[in-house]
Amino acid sequence: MRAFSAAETAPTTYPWVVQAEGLRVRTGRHLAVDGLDLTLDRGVHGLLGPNGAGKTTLMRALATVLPPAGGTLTLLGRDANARGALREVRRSLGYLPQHFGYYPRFTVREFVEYMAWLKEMPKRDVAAAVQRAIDRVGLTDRADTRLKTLSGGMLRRAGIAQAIVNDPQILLLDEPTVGLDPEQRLDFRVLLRELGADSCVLVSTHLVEDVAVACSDVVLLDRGRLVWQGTPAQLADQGSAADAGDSATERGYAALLRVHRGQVPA
Ligand SMILES: Nc1ncnc2c1ncn2[C@@H]1O[C@H](COP(=O)(O)OP(=O)(O)OP(=O)(O)O)[C@@H](O)[C@H]1O
Repeated sequence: MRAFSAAETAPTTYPWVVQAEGLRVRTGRHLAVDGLDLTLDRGVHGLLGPNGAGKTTLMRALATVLPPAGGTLTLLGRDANARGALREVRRSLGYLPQHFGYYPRFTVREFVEYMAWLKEMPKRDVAAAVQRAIDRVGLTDRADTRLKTLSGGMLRRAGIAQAIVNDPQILLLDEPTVGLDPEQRLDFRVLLRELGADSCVLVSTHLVEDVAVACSDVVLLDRGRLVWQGTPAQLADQGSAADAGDSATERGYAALLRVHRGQVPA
């Protein structure tokens, strides 16, 4: 059994793992997240929204890559804007960016190990944690293969491995299933459920069906704002036969956006 860190065994003293109030985040001059109120606890949260809704920008803010331009953002009970909190919060974060840079000459193991060092994992834990992360994403037989020779889907899995290597309390996955084959997507859903038992996992995707199957909670964004939050079953109840979509969940998604856009000027 792995050793638990002090942070993991300490009593939780904050009400939410992630809490945003009136959060505003800029990308360039554009206010891509504009007055967002959101609370997330442990579990798997699917982040849905049309192109340009602000999903990636929100992920980047939660990963402490982009500072808030206004409002408050509390991560693990700490103000994400406070200098002293950043280092501690980052040790408990895992992040797979939408477009992630990698080092083509590194092997999968070297890459995940390198990210474990950056996350300041205790030296004695690194080797075992790296192997476990690689095993969990199904890259065991590719552990010593150079990244530049991997397929797009395998590279994405290496990216997921580096995100989970430190058993993060907040795991942010921006379109993790892009490039995964159908079998890998099924395995990934199982992994997501496992991860969500202990951590707060936020997964951005355009695949509404993935959210319906793998997530305990759905967060719908549009134009930088929270449109709706609820369970996949509640999402499925939102639509009607008149809405676009091949499944009840897709029709629910379409209905919520239609209503929201009817209420808010473009
Ligand atoms: N570097 C930038 N400079 C200016 N505007 C930007 C920049 N990056 C993103 N935007 C704008 O911010 C808004 C939100 O973009 P973001 O990438 O967060 O959306 P998204 O929901 O992740 O979209 P997608 O589903 O297409 O990935 C969009 O209107 C986009 O055009």
